[in-house]
Amino acid sequence: MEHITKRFPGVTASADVSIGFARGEIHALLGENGAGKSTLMNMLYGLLKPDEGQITIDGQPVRINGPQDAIAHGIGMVHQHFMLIPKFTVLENVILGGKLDREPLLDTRAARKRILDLSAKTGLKVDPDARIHDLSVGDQQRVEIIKVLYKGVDVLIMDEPTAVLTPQETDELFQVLRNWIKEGNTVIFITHKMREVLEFCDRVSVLRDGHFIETVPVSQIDEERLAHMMVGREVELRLQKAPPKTGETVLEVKDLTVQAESGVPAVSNVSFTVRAGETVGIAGVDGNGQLELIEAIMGLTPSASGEICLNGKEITHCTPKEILERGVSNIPFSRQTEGLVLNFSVRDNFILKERWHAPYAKHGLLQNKVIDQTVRRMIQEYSIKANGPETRAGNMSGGNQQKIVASREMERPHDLLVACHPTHGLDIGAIEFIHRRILREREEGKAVLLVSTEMDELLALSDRILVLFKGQIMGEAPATPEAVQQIGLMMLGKKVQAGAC
Ligand SMILES: Nc1ncnc2c1ncn2[C@@H]1O[C@H](COP(=O)(O)OP(=O)(O)OP(=O)(O)O)[C@@H](O)[C@H]1O
Repeated sequence: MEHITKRFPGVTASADVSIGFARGEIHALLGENGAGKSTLMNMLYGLLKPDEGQITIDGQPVRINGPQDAIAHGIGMVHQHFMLIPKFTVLENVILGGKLDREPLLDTRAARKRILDLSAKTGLKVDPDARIHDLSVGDQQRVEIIKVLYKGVDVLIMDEPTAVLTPQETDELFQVLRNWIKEGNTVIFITHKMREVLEFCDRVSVLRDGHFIETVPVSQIDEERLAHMMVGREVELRLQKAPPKTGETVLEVKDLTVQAESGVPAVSNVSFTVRAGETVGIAGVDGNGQLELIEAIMGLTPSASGEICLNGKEITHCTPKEILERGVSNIPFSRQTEGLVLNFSVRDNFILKERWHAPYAKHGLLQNKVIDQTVRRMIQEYSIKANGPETRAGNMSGGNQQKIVASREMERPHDLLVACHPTHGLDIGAIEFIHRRILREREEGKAVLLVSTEMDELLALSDRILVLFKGQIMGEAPATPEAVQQIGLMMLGKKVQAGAC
């Protein structure tokens, strides 16, 4: 990609970027939220057109006017947010939009065979007949990759593919990718996770504010230097956690059971408490009841049985609105479907939950001045890359969308913060910031329930960690590095003796 420039109204997302990718490498693309990584890759995949610059493949200039052109040139992309149709089967999703072997006939037998062959060859296990909505996030990820490889590409762009994967799934994915590049293929890998860059990638390129900073071999770099290249300043990678000053119980969950659609309990007899001034972490492989547990706490599962109390008062059958008003803030699992209204502006998303309450409204009238002042302050305080309060949330980068949700939830009045994957998709500077804020919540006497698949995050922020497996709490461990192995065992469903951690 040579001298690539792309402007959006009010922002230059790519500013004269020149960057090259080689055969047989995993090339990491790193940069802060809004640095222009997705924009650059969307141009390579034909979803966006550069205003200036050219793309060459093996020295030949090419025109990429759309994804079909990109695929014809052997370039495929797996997006940050899944693009599968939930009601369709794996096979239907894989062949959707692709070329058929026996046009105009739909030869599903040949397609199934090709999928199974690809699956065997790459090690990406998929069941062609499974429906997407029945699959775990990790399985869906595999389908996304198979769908792209099915098109016969030799360059695979992956936009933060591991953001929703467990450490084991991530390791498996990289094994597959390292095998795949041995045949001269290329992986371009957008990530915020240093470990993945340093352990699995060959070279890394850094973008900052739309500008190309540098490409370096991974063997010549360490975490501190990478962080500095990305953010342009020193980043404190490990934060100090003050000893907890716990107070009264804020959240009490007693014998909570939630039935899944299949009739099998998704959450089974779960009991725990979170006190003021403490952070309780919930560890577990995604899909082990975390979503159902949080939905029940937030009032989204009226059929849940058991008891949930907030500040000593029962909220089990309260509506989500009542629960929010009683002082619960929630950073939900999905910023795009649960956290934001993408068609709304940053401003409207900020006041989404408090729209008709003070200080944003008085006598039924919106206080535009107060709203604008608050939103501008939040944009500045959280370094949200937006042109202003009127920017459409859907036009913002994934990390900046996450910052809107996180800042709104921490800013609104609350006693309990339920934070689910709070740093999902955030760059290291922003992770540092959100982590500081969550630690501050705890220091200010708020109760925090933190659901995360990131062990480092759980250790950095929690006082104690509960492990969920198949909807049950397998045990509790202190948030110390020594307990990690025990936590890992419990994540795999092994009960650990009380006190063993
Ligand atoms: N369709 C669009 N319209 C207007 N601005 C856009 C659009 N797409 C991206 N931008 C802006 O371009 C800049 C670069 O965004 P991009 O999504 O490429 O960043 P990124 O490095 O991928 O960030 P993240 O790590 O948060 O995903 C941001 O300021 C973003 O708000």
